[in-house]
Amino acid sequence: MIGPNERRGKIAYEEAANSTYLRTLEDRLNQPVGTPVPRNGVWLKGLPTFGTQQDGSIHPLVARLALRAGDDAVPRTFYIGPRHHTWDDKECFSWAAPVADLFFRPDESEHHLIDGLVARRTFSHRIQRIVAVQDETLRSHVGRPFDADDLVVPEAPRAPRRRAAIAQLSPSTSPQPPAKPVSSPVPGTDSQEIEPQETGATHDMPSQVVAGQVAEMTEGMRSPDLVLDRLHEPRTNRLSSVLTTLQPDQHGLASAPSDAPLVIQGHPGTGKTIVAAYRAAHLVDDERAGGALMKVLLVGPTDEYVHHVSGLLSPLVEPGRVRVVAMERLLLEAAVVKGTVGGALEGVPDDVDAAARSLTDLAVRLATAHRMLSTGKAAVRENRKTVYELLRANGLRQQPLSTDAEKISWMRKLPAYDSAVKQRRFLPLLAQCSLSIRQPAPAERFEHIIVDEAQDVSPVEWNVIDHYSRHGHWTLLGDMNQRRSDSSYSSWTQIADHLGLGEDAGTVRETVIRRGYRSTQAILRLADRLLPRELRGARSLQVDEEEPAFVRVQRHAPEALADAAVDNGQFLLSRHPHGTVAVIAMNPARIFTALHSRGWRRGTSASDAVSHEWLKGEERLSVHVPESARGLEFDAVVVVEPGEFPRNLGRSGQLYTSLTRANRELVVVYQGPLPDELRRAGRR
Ligand SMILES: Nc1ncnc2c1ncn2[C@@H]1O[C@H](COP(=O)(O)OP(=O)(O)OP(=O)(O)O)[C@@H](O)[C@H]1O
Repeated sequence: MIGPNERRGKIAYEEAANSTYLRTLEDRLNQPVGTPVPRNGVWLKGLPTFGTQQDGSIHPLVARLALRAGDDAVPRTFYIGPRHHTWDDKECFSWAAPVADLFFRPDESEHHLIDGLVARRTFSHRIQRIVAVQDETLRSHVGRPFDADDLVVPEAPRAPRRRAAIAQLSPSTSPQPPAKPVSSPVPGTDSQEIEPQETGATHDMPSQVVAGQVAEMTEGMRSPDLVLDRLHEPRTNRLSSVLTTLQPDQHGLASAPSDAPLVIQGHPGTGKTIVAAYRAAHLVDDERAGGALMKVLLVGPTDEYVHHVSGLLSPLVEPGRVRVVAMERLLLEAAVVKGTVGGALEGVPDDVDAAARSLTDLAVRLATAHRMLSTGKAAVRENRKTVYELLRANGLRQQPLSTDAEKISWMRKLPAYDSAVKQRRFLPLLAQCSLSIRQPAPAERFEHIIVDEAQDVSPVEWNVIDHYSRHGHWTLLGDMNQRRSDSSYSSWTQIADHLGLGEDAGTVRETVIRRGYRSTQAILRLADRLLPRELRGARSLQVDEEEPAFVRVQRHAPEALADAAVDNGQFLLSRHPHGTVAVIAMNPARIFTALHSRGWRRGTSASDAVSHEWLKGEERLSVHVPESARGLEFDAVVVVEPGEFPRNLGRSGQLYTSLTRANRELVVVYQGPLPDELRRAGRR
């Protein structure tokens, strides 16, 4: 056991090293490109990076490893961090360098130094500062491996115990009074009867079952207690780094070779976005085995998602190396359409969709042969219209694009250009028309493309993204159970076949990740009811659970439902004052009215997208439709009127996604009938 003084000494030493690392690295990165970087004392292979100006702050040091090399009596130590750097007599290697496997995946590492690994020290951070260290001795050794360097801190002010420090950072995890969702009295009206109110009730699971599940879930994990601490911290609207607690399987997926297709399926909250973001960062890291890629594209579902992952990427990646873009923005750019396009992406799967690319290519060839296309920038819109209308008309009378009845019928059903250009549903096809006219130049393409929430990408959209691929190297991540509409493929095999992944059709196997990080087991158990029996079984690390609450609004006035939703949102905010709370509803307009009438105002968004945040004094509440909540997470969520959420192919993908956005607490507010699958839970 080490005393508080000794612990503070270790932290002080490591924080001093960290602050010098950050300062000297930043100085180095700010030097003009090409300035030689001196290296000294190199005893492990690592390549210096010639950086440019960093976008945002640099990631702090992640860990320190102690190695006994040869006959050395005293272990030598080095750091793992965002980039290679040497300062004073110290050296840090990139988290993506092969030697970092000693920290992230010691059990699988084939690194020649693995046998000398004596101990590892993992850091916890508060923004860029190291605030705690956790030491693990991996091999017995004379003396303590890091001791020689630890500072002695003589002064002993009252030392907060580690748990207490975490509770301070995370008020929502400190003991709370028993909670009840609020009964939502509507000002000036009768108060409503609410039933039942069960937040605070814990599921009666035998302790051996819980212990068994925890053991199963934590098998093969590194520092599971640190991970749980992190999961209990309040969420923000950006993902924060989990590099210190990145798990062996996650690191393995992030660092898999670039040229083999990777398809990852996982229940909600199993860390797919974490893997997607770290994979992007890993692929462009100059120290990775096999060399860095110059440019990687990460496609996500929404602008909010782009913001969400940027918190994780910007401290690790040089500007310009990873482009994160929302699907719709990519389509708008490709189509050369300004602003946004309204409407939902409804529609039914159509076998012809995947053939849209070859049909538009044919239309462009026809238009070119007949000199129907103009040159110059100003002609972009006209040319797109010409190609689209040729498609709609199945080419020219004497030269049809196709004689296939299915394709002809598909083309005939297309609306006139002026109508199509206003509908989100036809945006992918317009993008395809523009791309058939002008292919992206090699410099506009990416060496590897990662698509997150891939279950929601339609066949025409896959074709559009494919235009940006340089080598046909892909990583696809998603959850087929969260499909939001019928317009996308319903299996990974179909997507892999479409993109031509693997040597033969059906040869690409998906990797299934099963360890749930977000959403307590109680929330997952509720959401599981929406899945067919054979697909159930989502498991969470968070078993310290409270059952989701069901609040039935008995007054029939539509505003009563909205009032109850806002009241419960505010109630959850009071329980998570430093965290995030969202209301997710199919019809948010009535929620907006309720918020307005209580003095909330809409926030402004950094991008030109609509802001989903509402503000009142210091308080913030997000209001989403299921579509915009995709890929996001909050400490607590109110789901409004589940019976209104659409079903697709007999599934409740949008409701399933919405219920699983909550990390810690979920309240379901309803007035109309509940979907059959939730009825029993609502009666509890
Ligand atoms: N190794 C880890 N250490 C700490 N937290 C982690 C780790 N891996 C994932 N998490 C946390 O788990 C949460 C869920 O992760 P993520 O968003 O990547 O899941 P997902 O599978 O993409 O979810 P969904 O499909 O529901 O959008 C995030 O808060 C993330 O920070």
